[in-house]
Amino acid sequence: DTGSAAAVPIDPRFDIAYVTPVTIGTPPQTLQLDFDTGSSDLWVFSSHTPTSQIRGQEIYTPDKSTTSKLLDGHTWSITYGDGSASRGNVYTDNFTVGGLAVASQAIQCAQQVSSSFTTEESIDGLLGLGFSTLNTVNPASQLTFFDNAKSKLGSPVFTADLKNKQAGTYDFGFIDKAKYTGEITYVPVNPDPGYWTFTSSGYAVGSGNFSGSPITGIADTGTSLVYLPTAIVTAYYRQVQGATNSRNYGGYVFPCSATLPPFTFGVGETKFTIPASYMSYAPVTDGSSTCFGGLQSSSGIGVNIWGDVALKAAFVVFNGANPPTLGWATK
Ligand SMILES: C[C@H](Cc1ccc(C(C)(C)C)cc1)[C@H](NN)c1nnnn1Cc1ccc2c(c1)OCO2
Repeated sequence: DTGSAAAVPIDPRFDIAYVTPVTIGTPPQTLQLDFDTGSSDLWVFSSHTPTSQIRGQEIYTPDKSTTSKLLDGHTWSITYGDGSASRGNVYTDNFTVGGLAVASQAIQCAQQVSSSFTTEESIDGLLGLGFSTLNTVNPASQLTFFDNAKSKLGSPVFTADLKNKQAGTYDFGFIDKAKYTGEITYVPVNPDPGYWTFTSSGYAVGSGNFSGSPITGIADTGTSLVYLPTAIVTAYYRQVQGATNSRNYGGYVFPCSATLPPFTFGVGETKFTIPASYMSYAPVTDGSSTCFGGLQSSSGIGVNIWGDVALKAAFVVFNGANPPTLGWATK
């Protein structure tokens, strides 16, 4: 079997996050989920979510599905690195992504979500594509959609083809040659503690020389920006007129009119250049002439993160074979 579904930016102006349609239950209920390779819980706004915490999101109502089953006594609770959080109970039900079906997928139903989820009206939940070891369901952790689907897939892979300010694609079970150019460079993945962790072979700022210092980090479709060591980030913003590290806005900002250099990162022998246009993330507040950078320091996070700003510049293969690897190709 295979599956293929669109990854649609939730805001046409800035690539804050991408949502992908999924169906849950019988008859199918369609929700738009944020596919997140940096976490491993599949949770949804639901009939168990207080209405005061719902603002326009679609919800999953297990009682309306003839195939839903309560996973009795199981609960979950997750806090994300940006401080967002949610918790609730668990059902199993039929689940499909782009024509790929999994029977009795664990569906974590929110009974509580933080305000950041309530205010993000276009996101009806998250679909974790990290390793199942990160799943928070107690007393028995549950498998991700990808782990459940793997045995049905021709090849145990999924690919991310995220795009700048337009819809991209998540494919499951196959690698679409039409989506990339040249060869795919595969690099080792460390699945411990559960992220798609790999080592980049170095970086360059603009047309500067390439620094071959290895950078270990995670490939994270659920994070908007790129978070790297402070030394790299300061080297980048030294090339941006008027850039400052703003405590007020929590990161590097610059005049939206500034000329930004592109940013190049290496994977094995292959080099990926993030165009300057991707490196300006968004105005700090609507209409402001101060812009927030797409590259920020990872010093407060504890892990380097190759988020959407970087992933948009490549075609990425998440290879769930044993051992797992990451494939990167230009496009
Ligand atoms: C933050 C997302 C998870 C999420 C996605 C979307 C949302 C909203 C819908 C409300 C927009 C909230 C949360 C990320 N996913 N792997 C994540 N989950 N756990 N760690 N990370 C990576 C990290 C960690 C720390 C950081 C960060 C990033 O940005 C700023 O500081």
